[in-house]
Amino acid sequence: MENVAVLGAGSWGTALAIVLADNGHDVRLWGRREEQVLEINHEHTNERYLPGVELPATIKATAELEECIKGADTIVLVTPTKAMRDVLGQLKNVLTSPVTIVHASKGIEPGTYKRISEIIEEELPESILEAVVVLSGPSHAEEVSLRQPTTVTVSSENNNAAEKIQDLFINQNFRVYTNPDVIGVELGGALKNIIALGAGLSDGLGYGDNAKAALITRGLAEIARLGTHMGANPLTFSGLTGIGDLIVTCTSVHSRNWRAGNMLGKGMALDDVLENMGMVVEGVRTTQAAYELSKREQVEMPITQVLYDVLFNNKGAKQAVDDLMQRTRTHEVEDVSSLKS
Ligand SMILES: NC(=O)C1=CN([C@@H]2O[C@H](COP(=O)(O)OP(=O)(O)OC[C@H]3O[C@@H](n4cnc5c(N)ncnc54)[C@H](OP(=O)(O)O)[C@@H]3O)[C@@H](O)[C@H]2O)C=CC1
Ligand SMILES: O=C(CO)COP(=O)(O)O
Repeated sequence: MENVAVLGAGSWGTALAIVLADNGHDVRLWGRREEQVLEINHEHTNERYLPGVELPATIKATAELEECIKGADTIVLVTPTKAMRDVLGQLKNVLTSPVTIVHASKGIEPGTYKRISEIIEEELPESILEAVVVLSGPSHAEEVSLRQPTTVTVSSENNNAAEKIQDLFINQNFRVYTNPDVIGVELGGALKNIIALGAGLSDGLGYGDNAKAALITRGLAEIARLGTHMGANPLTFSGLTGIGDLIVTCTSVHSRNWRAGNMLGKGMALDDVLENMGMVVEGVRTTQAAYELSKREQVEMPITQVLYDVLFNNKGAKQAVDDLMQRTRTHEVEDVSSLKS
């Protein structure tokens, strides 16, 4: 049994706390609102984020970060990407001994274009950072909290740490693989949210399965194009954290990104959509970051580009799809025109 601190008592942090508690670990969950902490400790529920789910009574919530991480061997970071630097700054002030940090969030930081593991390494001194491990894959909190079969991948530059975290989380409902390609695992998880916004938007416009299959397939092509350019292993994009997560996020009613895109497609304004969601929609900021990064790196990302225009330049949803359909004709497979037959 290990002492594990989970920072972020939203849907995903709470679902991961359930997996860890089911595995017999001593789990402390950090939430920033006292009434939520009391609800988790006394009612064993987190109704705002996982309605109807009964939490194991062994999960102890606290609003005190220092109390949460005291004696923890592993800290699991599950706050939205936007909050990462703030949370890491607070963590740095209370950490006294080296720990392994697992992060399960999915995003890229606008402006710096950093992946979350890079932000962690920037914010925490080497002396207290034993290892950084990424946990990602097709895994909606709503299903994990009901113990429905789920597969994820953990990735780290430190293979022993990845295997330790695989052991920590794996159980009969939650199967954990390892993959050493940190760049590919993080970029696949972050960039699929852009395409899920697009899939929701297409569904919201009333388009069918053909359009969605096209978005998933061509979406994967542009994720892999940017990802390999940034140093990822192309094979990672055909795995759980690539196509796997892309499928689940583009097709599930649980997806916040798909739901947000769906509302946009039906004509709702972005601000109203985000207010309506009440949960993080990572794809919005990630679209901004990926759009800017793709321009800097001169990597073609047509779906990201039109989504950026819909989100930030008032382009209409239907016009966005029309623009994609009317692009200059091209080959499906990269560099196919230069292949000799
Ligand atoms: N939900 C899912 O199924 C999955 C989510 N993820 C990823 O996990 C991450 C978290 O998502 P999810 O749990 O869904 O998000 P939610 O919107 O459900 O919850 C966000 C949580 O973060 C807390 N939070 C927000 N800002 C801060 C801050 N500045 N300091 C401390 N805590 C803060 C919120 O607290 P409060 O309630 O007080 O606002 C809340 O507990 C995202 O990157 C997402 O992409 C990955 C896989 C699956
Ligand atoms: O990453 C996820 C599932 O793997 C969750 O996606 P959403 O944030 O769109 O709900």
